[in-house]
Amino acid sequence: MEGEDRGEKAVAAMEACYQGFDPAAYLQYNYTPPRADFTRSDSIVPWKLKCLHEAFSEGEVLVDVGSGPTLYQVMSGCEHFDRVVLSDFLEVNRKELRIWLQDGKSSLDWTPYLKFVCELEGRKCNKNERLRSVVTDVLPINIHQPCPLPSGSLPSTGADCLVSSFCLESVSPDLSSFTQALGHLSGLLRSGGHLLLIGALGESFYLGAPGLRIPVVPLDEAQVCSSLRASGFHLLQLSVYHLPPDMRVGVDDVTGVFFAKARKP
Ligand SMILES: C[S@@+](CC[C@H](N)C(=O)[O-])C[C@H]1O[C@@H](n2cnc3c(N)ncnc32)[C@H](O)[C@@H]1O
Ligand SMILES: O=[N+]([O-])c1ccc2c(c1)CN[C@@H](CO)C2
Repeated sequence: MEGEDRGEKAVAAMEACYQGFDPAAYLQYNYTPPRADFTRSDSIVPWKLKCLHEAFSEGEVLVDVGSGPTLYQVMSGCEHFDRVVLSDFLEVNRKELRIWLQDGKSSLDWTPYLKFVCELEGRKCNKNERLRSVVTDVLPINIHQPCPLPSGSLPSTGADCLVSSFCLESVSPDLSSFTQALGHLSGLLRSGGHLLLIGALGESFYLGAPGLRIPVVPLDEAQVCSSLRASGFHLLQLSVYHLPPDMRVGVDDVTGVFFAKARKP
C-alpha cells in the first residue's frame, strides 16, 4: 500500500474511533475532581487555566481548534479578542457548546471555572456574558485537511491567535500526521500570530466514552518542540505539568501535560 494511501486509511480509522465519543462522559472523566479541583494548587485544570491566563495577548480573532465539549480554553482569551471561534469535528460536541452559549445548559457546571478565571484576573466579572458576546461561531473542523475550517470562516489574513488543547495528538495516527496537522493549523494563523497549544505527554490512549479507547500519539517534550519547529513555529515558552499519582484516574495513561506558546514568523 502506498505511503499516502496508508496515511489516509489511518486517518479514516481514527475518525471512525470518534463516532462513539460521549461529551458528558468525557467531561466527567477529565473536568471534575481530582483533575479539576480548585481547592488544590497541584490540580491539572487550575494549572492549565493559569498558563492560559498568562499567555493571551490582544487581537481581533481567536480560534479554538478541537474545542470538544469544553469552554475553559477561551475563558481568559475572550477578554482579549473581539471575536472567538469555537470548532470541533463532531456535531455532538458543537451541539454541547451551542446549548451552553444559547441556554446556559451543559453536562458540566462551568461556574467554578468562570469564578477561578475571574479571580486570576483580580476582578468580579460576568464572564458568561462576555463569552456569549464574543463567540460568533461554532464551526466544523478537520485538522487533517490542508484547509481545516470551512472556506470564508476567517479573515483572509488568518486568525490572530489559535488555542488548541488535547486535540492534535488525540486525533493523529502517528507523529508525522501530528506534525502535518500543526502545519495545517499554521495556515489558519496570520504571520506574527500566536499558537497556544496544550497537550498530553506520554499518552497512548484515552477513554472517549465508557469502553471507547481512543489511540493517542505518545509525545515527549523534544518531539513537541521539533514538530513545532518543523511546522514553522518559533517556540516562545514550554511549561510541563507532571501528573501526581492521584491524578491518574484510569481514563487514560497520560503522564504529563505540556503548555506551549509559539509564534508564526
Ligand atoms: C481529547 S478531545 C479535546 C477536547 C478539548 N479541547 C479539551 O481540552 O478537553 C479531542 C477533540 O478533537 C476532536 N477531533 C477529532 N477528530 C478531529 C479532527 N480530525 N480535527 C479536529 N478535531 C478533531 C474530537 O471531536 C474531540 O472533541
Ligand atoms: O488532566 N486533564 O485536565 C486532562 C484533560 C483532558 C485530557 C487529559 C487530561 C488527558 N487525555 C486527553 C485526551 O488525549 C484529554
